[in-house]
Amino acid sequence: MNSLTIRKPDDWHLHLRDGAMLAGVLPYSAGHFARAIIMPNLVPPVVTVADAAAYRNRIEMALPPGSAFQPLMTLYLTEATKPADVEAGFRDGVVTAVKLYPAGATTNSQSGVRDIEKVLPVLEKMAAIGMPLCVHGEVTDPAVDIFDREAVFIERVLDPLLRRIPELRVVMEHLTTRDGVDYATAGGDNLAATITTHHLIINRNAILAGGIRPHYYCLPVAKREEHRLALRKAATSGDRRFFLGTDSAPHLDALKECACGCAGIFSSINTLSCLAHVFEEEGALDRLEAFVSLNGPAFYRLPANEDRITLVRSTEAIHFPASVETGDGPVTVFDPMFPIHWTVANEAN
Ligand SMILES: NC(=O)N[C@@H](CC(=O)O)C(=O)O
Ligand SMILES: [Zn+2]
Ligand SMILES: [Zn+2]
Repeated sequence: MNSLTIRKPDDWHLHLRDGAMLAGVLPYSAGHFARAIIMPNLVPPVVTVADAAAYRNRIEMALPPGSAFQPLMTLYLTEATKPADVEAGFRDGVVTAVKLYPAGATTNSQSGVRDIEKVLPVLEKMAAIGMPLCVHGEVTDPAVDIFDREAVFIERVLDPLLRRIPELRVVMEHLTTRDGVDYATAGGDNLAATITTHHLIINRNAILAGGIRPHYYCLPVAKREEHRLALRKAATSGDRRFFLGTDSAPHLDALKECACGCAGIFSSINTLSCLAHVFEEEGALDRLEAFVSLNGPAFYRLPANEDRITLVRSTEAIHFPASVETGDGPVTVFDPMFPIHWTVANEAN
């Protein structure tokens, strides 16, 4: 197959940041995706509905002229979040979901949740109104090995939570393990999971074999090959519980290439090209549309996009820049370490 036309994709997990970085990276998402769930881990975080409305406005102002890209906003859950604010934001269509960061688990998560008991009233309200909770599923217990933090989170936090509030609608964000795939697969209709492009492509060797490669470091950290294979199987299965969340998370190169580099991989520019490669490799190009364009809207109870995009396979490898310039400095682009032959033909803004 040399060309594939599908409904326009959405990105169900995206970091756009703010200011010059926002202006620098937004056009890449707006060109390929109709909508995206916008992560709220700014400094300071997006905690109130008023913060989310103001941030949405800044994103809309930074869009290329004529772009129809729609940012779907999230609230950063803290122990001070008020159920009534969350409910009002959801009912008014300002916020689509709430994001749970265990405090200390990832970039800008210091204001996140330490004690899940303290946020139960918010989660109960969300269950009652059908509002999704997006979860960064890693424990922060320093005694737990970083490669085990997702599996332990499921056992210690997520499973007890879902037993307590069975109606809560949960998206397990950026799955990285077979354990996560198994848990999502065994769950009910209220449980779904996003998978990133890079976790379908790299395993942990990419970060550490032959030297430390900070541009492959993200959280949750990539795991062993068996986990990557489980993620590939889930993503290419067509199973409606799994959908794309790129977790494209730009950081300035200077902040990644240092003694204590930040976690995050910037992939919005070549994500669809990389995914077409992965799905082709798995003999599953006919299921790419389910993963990038259908399963996400179905879970979020939104219509699938009516616009279409066409992906084209060329014989020559396509050149992507090694990094993109932002007003704040360069940001390295995810390198899948294979030649890319697929591109989006009808790039829109
Ligand atoms: N994925 C990452 O490695 N980093 C994300 C945070 C997150 O999604 O956990 C970021 O904001 O940089
Ligand atoms: Zn995360
Ligand atoms: Zn993220």
